[in-house]
This record gives sequence, structure tokens and C-alpha cells, in this order.
Amino acid sequence: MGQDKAVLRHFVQDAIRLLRPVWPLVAVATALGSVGGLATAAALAKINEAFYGEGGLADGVLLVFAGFAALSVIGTFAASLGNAYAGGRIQAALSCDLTDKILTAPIERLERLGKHKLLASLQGDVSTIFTAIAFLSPIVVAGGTLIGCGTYMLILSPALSAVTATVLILESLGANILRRNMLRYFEDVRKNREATQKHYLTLTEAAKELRIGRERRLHLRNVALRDCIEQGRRLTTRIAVIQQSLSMLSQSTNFLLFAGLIAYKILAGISGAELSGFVLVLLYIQTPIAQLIHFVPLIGQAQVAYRRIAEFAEEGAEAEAGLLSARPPEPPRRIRAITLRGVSHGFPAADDRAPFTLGPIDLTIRAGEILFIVGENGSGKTTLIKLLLGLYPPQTGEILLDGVAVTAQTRDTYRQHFSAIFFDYHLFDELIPADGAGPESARPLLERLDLAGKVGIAEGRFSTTDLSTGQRKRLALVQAALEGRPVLVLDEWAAEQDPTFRRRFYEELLPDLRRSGRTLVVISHDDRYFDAADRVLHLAEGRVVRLTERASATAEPV
Ligand SMILES: Nc1ncnc2c1ncn2[C@@H]1O[C@H](COP(=O)(O)OP(=O)(O)OP(=O)(O)O)[C@@H](O)[C@H]1O
Repeated sequence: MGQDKAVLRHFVQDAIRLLRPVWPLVAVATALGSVGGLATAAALAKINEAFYGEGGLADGVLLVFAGFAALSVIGTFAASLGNAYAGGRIQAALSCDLTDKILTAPIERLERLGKHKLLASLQGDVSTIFTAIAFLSPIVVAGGTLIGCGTYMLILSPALSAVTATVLILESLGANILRRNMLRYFEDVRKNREATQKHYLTLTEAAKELRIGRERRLHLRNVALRDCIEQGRRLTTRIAVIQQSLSMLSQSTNFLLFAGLIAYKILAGISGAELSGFVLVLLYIQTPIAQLIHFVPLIGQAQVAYRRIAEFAEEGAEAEAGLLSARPPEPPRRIRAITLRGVSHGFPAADDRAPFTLGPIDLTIRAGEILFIVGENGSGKTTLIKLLLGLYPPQTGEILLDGVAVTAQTRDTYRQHFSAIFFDYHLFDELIPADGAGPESARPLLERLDLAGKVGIAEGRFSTTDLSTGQRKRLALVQAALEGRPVLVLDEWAAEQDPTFRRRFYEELLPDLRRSGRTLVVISHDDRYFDAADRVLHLAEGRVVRLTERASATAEPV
């Protein structure tokens, strides 16, 4: 409940923020739409007056009718145009907003949400919200029409209007029960979309494995995906049934009202003008009521979509401030030392997964050294480098750069001292060398890494990234080295290299990078090359168990 209130608060705040740049347009469009709706009611009144008015037609009734009709058409058209334009602006703002949310959300939160959820939001939620916003214009017109028609009915007969209003209120109460059910189904539809997205990712990313493994292929097709598709079909049908029930309720209500009119005429008597006016209005308001009924699921879907987008900022996972403000690139600064003082990070237990805590860790990385981080699978090496890189803020302790503590405000500047190649790295093809050097500065490195015959440079990009696994990793190293940052962090970089290149990496490339002023932090399982490091940090179950130093071959107490 509290969470729902928080989501609603975020939604209102976001809606106000998104509407702020276009509010004059939205206000004008809404006003025109309302005027159009009211003019429609007035035109109806004129029709009724022309047909049933007592004492013949007033002068110029046709002209007045034409005026109202024109106002109705123009008002509706202008409202649609205005809202379409404003809707487009809001959709663009929403897309940028979601991108910003992902760019600034805590990394751990993104890891927990998973790729499929992020894609489902990026691809589906924004357009769902936009569709609902785009439908606001007809709703404004429909609202104006209903208010105008209601006023006209009130003028015609207050007693009959009271009966009509009571019946319509009862109908909307019934409709609300259906609407609540529909909202529940929309939640399920959205969950189902995420599950389907996950299977689609498997479908595309595991094409090779699926071709080789018949069981997996058939399981994905006949069980996993089919379940999702079948569930989607069931939900769509249920939603359609509710939607049709809403239409049926509205239609029945209308017939009930007509029956009421007949009964009223028999019991209390009613003039021809009153009767025809009511009939005309009740028939006319069918369209705006149908639009409102159509709008109900759109609002429901938008609500669910918004809740999903709001999840990025959930659970106190505050967005990181200042990440999106452009700053002039700073020349890479030499560093003296990075100190981790009592730093720890824990992953809570979830489902069947046991909790894991890394640290507390005390470690000083000296400028210009080659530090290896080693340990068994799951000992916490990657978590340690994520802490070192400022991707996870320490849950306890602090990190100091040259003796100055890194804070939330300085964390992004701190990160700019690093280049990293993660185990699951992303290879960018654009070249952004440091110090304003041109893309051509990559050539010597391409030669050094035996890539010059495969990869060229054109228009500031590598000509291709379609390479073997080991070659792609070498290209990532070219990128990282070109960035010119003082610290280079490599997570099992050599894992995919052939024995010759692996030896060159440990015995030539690392010392060369160090000579060029780099500090190197390297995760490695290659124990035969551990002596390439100045120091080796051994991790086990999230704790530092040993720190060995090559020169003296002694182990520092930890
Ligand atoms: N995003 C995460 N959410 C929850 N638990 C995690 C997450 N990342 C890692 N862990 C857990 O933390 C522990 C350490 O993981 P980490 O990736 O740091 O190990 P590692 O030493 O790098 O292992 P490997 O040699 O296999 O790469 C593991 O038990 C893992 O299950």
C-alpha cells in the first residue's frame, strides 16, 4: 500500500515535470476540446429545438446550429492536433527519461533486474504510457460532451436527469469492479511480457546452443515459450471479455434508461421536446461513453507500465546524482595510491542463493604496480574490482584516492581514473582516444596486438568487430589502452588467448603498460604467470587470505 502511494507520488511528480514544457499547449488543447464537447451538446439542443420547439423556428436557428457544429468540429480537431503534438513531446521525454534512469540507476539494481526486464521497459512501457497520453484528447472532448449533454438534460428535466445520473453512477460502480479485475490481468500481462522477453533473449543469444541441443531447443519451443504464449492468449481473452462486459453494461444501461423514459412518460407524462431531447442526448453520448470505456484499459496498462519504470528507483536505490551533466574531459591525472579501508559489500540471500559478503578488506594499491587478484571461483574477485572501480559503493569502510576519501559526490570523477575490461565486457567500435589524439593513434597498438591485418580504422571507428573471441578481447585492450587512464583493470583478460599470446600478455604487454605509467589490477587464474605480478592478493570466501610480494617473496600479514 505504502509502495503504491510512493509510485503514485512519483507518477504525479513525473507527470507534472513532463507536462511543464508543453502545459500551455495542453491547456489550450484541453480548453478547445471542452469547448468542442460543449458545442456538440449545444448543437444537439438546437436540433431538438428545431424539431420539437414550440411556436415555430426562431430566426437564424440554422445559422446558430451551423456555428455550434463548426465549433464542435474545429474544437475537436484542434484538441486532437494539440494533444498529438504534446503527446509526441511527452513520449520523447519519457524515452529520454527511461534512458537516464538506466544510466544513473545503481549497477547492483540493474544486475538484479536483469536484461529482459530492462528491455521490456525500454521497448514496451514507454509506448504503453504514450498511447494512454495520446488518448487524452478524445477523452477531454468526450468529457466536454458529457458535461454539456448533462447540463442540457438538467435544463430539460431535473427529475429525469436525477434518475439518469443515479443509473449512470450505479453503472460506473459496476464498471469499477470490472476495471479492478482488468488491472490485475494487466499486471499479469506485464509479468508475462518479461518472461517472454527472457525466452526471446535465449532464442537470439543461444542460437548455436539451441541448434546443437535438441532437448533444449524443444523445451524452449514446446514448454517455456509455449507456456508464455498460452498464458498471454488466456490473459488477452480475459481482458477482451471484461472489455466487452463493460460495453455490454453500458449498452444495457442505455436500454434501461430508455425503458425508464417510457415508464416516466406513462406514469408522470412528458412533453415531446423533453422526450426527444433525452432520446437524442442518450443516443449521442454512446460514442463518448464508448471512448471512456476504451480509455479504461489504456489507463490500467499505463499504470502498470509506470509502476515498472518506477521500479528503477525503488527500495531506496537512489539514482546517482551528477552522472549526466556534461563536463569538459579532464586530462588523466597521475595517482599515487588507492586505499581500501575496511571496505565490504554483501549480497543478501535470495531464493535458493546463500548470502555472500566480501570483506572487510584493507588494501593499498600503489601507483605503477602490477597487482594480481587470484582465488577460486566465487571467492569475490569480480566483486572486489567492482568495489575498486566505484561501481558498488562500499557498504562499510571507505576508499581513498591519494589519501582523500571518495564520496558519493566524487565517485564518478574517481571512476574516470580507470579503464576496465570485464569478463563480460562490451566492445565499443567508436574510438575515443585520450588527450585529443586522433583515431589513427590506435594503429601502433593494433600492430602490437597482431590485429593490423584484420582491423582498420575508418571514420573514427574500427572497421570491424567481427573477429575471433581472443581477437575481440585484444581489440578491447586497444580501446582501454587508448583511453589513457592511469589504472587498468583486467578481469581474466588472458582466458581466451592462445598460449603464445598469453605469454606475451604476461611477460611483455603488462610490463610495457606499466612502463607507460599504468597501474595494473589483473584478475587471473594463470598460476604459472603469477610471478609477472609485483604483488598477488589471494581471496577465499570473500576474505583476503594472503598478499604475496614478488621482490621479497614474503607474505604480508593481512
Ligand atoms: N549481482 C550479484 N547478486 C548476487 N550475488 C552475487 C552477484 N554477483 C556475485 N554474487 C555472488 O558473490 C560471490 C562472488 O562472486 P564474484 O563474481 O565476485 O566471484 P569471482 O571470484 O569473480 O568468481 P569467478 O572466478 O567465477 O569469476 C558468488 O558467490 C556470487 O554468487
